[in-house]
Amino acid sequence: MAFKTVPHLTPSGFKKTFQFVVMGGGIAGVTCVEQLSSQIPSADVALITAGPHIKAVTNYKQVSRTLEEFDVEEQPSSVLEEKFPNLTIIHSAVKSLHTKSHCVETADGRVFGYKKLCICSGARPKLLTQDNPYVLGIRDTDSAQEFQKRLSKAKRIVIVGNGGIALELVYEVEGCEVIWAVKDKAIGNTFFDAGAAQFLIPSLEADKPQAAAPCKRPRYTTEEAAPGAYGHGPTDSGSALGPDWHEGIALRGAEQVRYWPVYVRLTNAKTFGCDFVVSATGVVPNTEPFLQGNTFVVADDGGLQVDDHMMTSEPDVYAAGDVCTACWEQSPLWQQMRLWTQARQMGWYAGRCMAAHSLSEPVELDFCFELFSHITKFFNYKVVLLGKFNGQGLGPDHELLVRCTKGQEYVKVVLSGGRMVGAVLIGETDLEETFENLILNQMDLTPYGEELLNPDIDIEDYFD
Ligand SMILES: Cc1cc2nc3c(=O)[nH]c(=O)nc-3n(C[C@H](O)[C@H](O)[C@H](O)COP(=O)(O)OP(=O)(O)OC[C@H]3O[C@@H](n4cnc5c(N)ncnc54)[C@H](O)[C@@H]3O)c2cc1C
Ligand SMILES: NC(=O)C1=CN([C@@H]2O[C@H](COP(=O)(O)OP(=O)(O)OC[C@H]3O[C@@H](n4cnc5c(N)ncnc54)[C@H](OP(=O)(O)O)[C@@H]3O)[C@@H](O)[C@H]2O)C=CC1
Repeated sequence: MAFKTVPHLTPSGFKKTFQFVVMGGGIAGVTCVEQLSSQIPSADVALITAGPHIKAVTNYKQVSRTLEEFDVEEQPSSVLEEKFPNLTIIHSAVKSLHTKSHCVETADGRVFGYKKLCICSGARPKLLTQDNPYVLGIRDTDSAQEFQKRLSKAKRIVIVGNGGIALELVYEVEGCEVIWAVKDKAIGNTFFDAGAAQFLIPSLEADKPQAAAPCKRPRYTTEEAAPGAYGHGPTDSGSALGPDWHEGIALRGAEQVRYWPVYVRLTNAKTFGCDFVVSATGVVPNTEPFLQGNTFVVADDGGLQVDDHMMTSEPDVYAAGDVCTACWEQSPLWQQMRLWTQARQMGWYAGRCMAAHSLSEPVELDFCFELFSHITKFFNYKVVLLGKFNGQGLGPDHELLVRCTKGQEYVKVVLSGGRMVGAVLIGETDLEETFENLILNQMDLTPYGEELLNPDIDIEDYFD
C-alpha cells in the first residue's frame, strides 16, 4: 500500500505536548486513560475523542480468574476529568498522525504532541455495499437510532450476517417480518456450533419470556446470502454499543402494507423485497487517519498489528481494542475476538505497558490473555464461552462431549489429547469456574470419560 508523505511538523508548532495521549472514548481508550492516570497520577494525560460522551465500565465483577462481567455506560466526559485532575479531554476527531514528530492533528486544526500514544479508535461496520441508503450498519447510538426510526415504518427487513448483531436482532425485532440471510447451515456461526444453534432455535419461535412483550415472535426466514458482496462503508465514528444497546429503544415495525424500496437477491437465486437491509456482517478497524505518512504494519483483517506490549510497529505508538490485531505468539487457549471484554482488557494492559515503559519497569503479558473467556446473553440465555470453544484451529484432532436439556441448558466441552481446551455453556449451568480451572490446569481427563458431564455428579466436588 502506498501513502502520500505529509509535511514534517516541528515541535514548535504544537499546542501542547502531553506525556500520554489516548485516542478514542470507547471502552479501550477510557480504560487505558484510567489505568495511566491511576498508575502515574502526576502524568499529563490527554484523551482525544470526537463525541461529548465516553463509554465507561461500571459494575465490574471478576467472576473467576479470567471471566469478568460488567456494564457499559455512556457518560459525559466531564465525569472522567473530575476523577483525574491531570486528565485533559479534547473533543475533536484526530485528522492525522505524524509519528516521526510525535504529534496528532485534530479536525479543528489543533496539533498536540505526545511522548507515548495509544490508538483506541475502534471499528466500523463492514457493510455489504457502500453508499446504498437502504443498507444499514449498527455500531453506535446514532446508527441504532437511525435503525429504530426506519424500523418503526418497516413491514419487512432483511438481516444479513450470522454473528452477534444478527443474533440479537432476530430475537429482539417485533412487529415486522424478518428475513434472515445466513450463508452457514446453522445460526450464530461466530459463537456457536450446530448443536448449540439447534438448542437456541426454539427460542425464536416461542413467546418472549418478559411479561411485557405484547406480541408474538416475528416470523423469520433463513436463506443463503450472496457471496463476495463485501464493501467498506464509512459510518459515524461513535463508540460501539454494548449488549443492552436495544434496551430502551422500541424495536417495533409498521404492520401496514407498503411497496418495497429495495430488493435483495441471494445466492439461492431467491429475491426478497424489503424496506431496508441490515448488514450485520462484521467490522473493519478504524485506521484510515493514522496510516497516511506512517509505516504501520497492518494485519490481514485491517487492524494495526500489536506485539505483546500492545505496541504497534511505530515507535511510542500503542493500540488497543477493536482497532488492533494481536500479533504476539498467543496462548493455545486464547484468540482475539472484537468484544468489549477484550477492549477493556487490552486498554487496561496497554495503559500498564505505557506507564511501565515510561518508568523503565518490566511488564509481562497479562494473565487475561492466557484463556479466552466471554460472558454474554443470547435469546435471553446466559452464554459463557471458554478457550477454543468451537475447536478453533484444532483440526480433526479433538473430541466433543455434549449435554443438553431442551429449554434449559446446553453444555459442550472440547477435549484435545484428553485435556479440556474449550467449553460452551448456555443457561444457568454454574460450571464456568470448574471448567475454567480444568482448562487452565490441563489435567488429563481421560479416566473420567463421559462422566465429566454426568448431571448426577457434582463436578465441583469431583475435582476438589
Ligand atoms: C450493536 C453491538 C452490540 C455489541 N454487543 C457486545 C456484547 O454484548 N458484548 C461484547 O463483548 N461486545 C459487544 N460488542 C462489541 C463491542 O462493543 C466492541 O468490541 C467494543 O466496544 C470496542 O471498544 P473500542 O474502545 O475498541 O472501540 P469503540 O467502542 O468503537 O470506541 C472507539 C472510539 O474512538 C473514537 N474515534 C474513532 N475515530 C476517531 C478519530 N479519528 N479521532 C478521535 N476519536 C476517534 C470514537 O468516537 C469512539 O469513542 C457489540 C458491538 C455492537 C456494534
Ligand atoms: N453479545 C456479544 O458478545 C455481541 C458481540 N458483538 C460484536 O460486535 C461486532 C460486530 O458484530 P457483527 O456485525 O455481528 O459481526 P460478527 O463478526 O460477529 O459476525 C459477522 C457475520 O457476518 C457474516 N458475513 C460476513 N460477510 C457476509 C456476507 N457477505 N454475506 C453473509 N454473511 C456474511 C460472517 O460470516 P463468516 O464468519 O463466515 O465470515 C459472520 O457470521 C463483532 O465483533 C461481534 O463479536 C455484537 C453483538 C453482540
